[in-house]
Amino acid sequence: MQINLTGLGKRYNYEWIFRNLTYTFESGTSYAILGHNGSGKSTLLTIIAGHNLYSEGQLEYTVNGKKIQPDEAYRHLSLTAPYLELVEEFSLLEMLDFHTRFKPLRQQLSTTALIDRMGLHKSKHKFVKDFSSGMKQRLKLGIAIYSDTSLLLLDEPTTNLDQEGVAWYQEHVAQNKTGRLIIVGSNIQHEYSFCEQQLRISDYHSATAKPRV
Ligand SMILES: Nc1ncnc2c1ncn2[C@@H]1O[C@H](COP(=O)(O)OP(=O)(O)OP(=O)(O)O)[C@@H](O)[C@H]1O
Repeated sequence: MQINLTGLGKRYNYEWIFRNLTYTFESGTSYAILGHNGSGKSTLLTIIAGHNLYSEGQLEYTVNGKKIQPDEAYRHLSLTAPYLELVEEFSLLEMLDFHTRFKPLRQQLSTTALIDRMGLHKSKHKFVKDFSSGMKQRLKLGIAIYSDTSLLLLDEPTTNLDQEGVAWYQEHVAQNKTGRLIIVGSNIQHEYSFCEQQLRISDYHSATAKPRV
């Protein structure tokens, strides 16, 4: 998977969030999108995920050397973010059975094996609505990290996690990063310490962004 951004810009109403963003993301590398609150990290991640529209420029996805249509990109990616909801009416097992009908798990992992890896075996039949916020976050991360996707997008991945949960996140993302493209939106060091590359979104705020030639 390769993602090419060329002169990308996003505007909400009259406010430019970023402009003139030209950047290449490549498989086998992990990237951190850094910036203060409200700087545009989630906006960029949701644009890359195809959940949000950009206002100018180009965004291209290449898979195994072939360009793919933007509306095909969702097949190749998993995203976790605080604003994404789980299906609260499902039990944990039902939630995973539902998800894996659309996206299988990596390494042909079974749903039961994933539940064990998430450390949630005691809650197999518990409804998601009755999960604590930390359990919900672990579930969101488990689904994203263990989906068989080449692009993993993690927005504020350790929201609601305690110290043990943070260690769990670091261990499982490290075990599942080889060959993948990972992009983390964050301003917390322990969330992106494994990333080899950093992109500061504030470098592309319209007041500071260089005009295109
Ligand atoms: N749907 C929207 N309509 C209008 N403005 C929006 C919308 N979504 C985000 N914004 C604005 O875009 C800017 C960037 O927001 P974004 O959520 O991308 O920042 P962020 O860097 O992820 O912030 P945080 O660290 O607080 O999560 C903010 O000024 C925000 O108010």
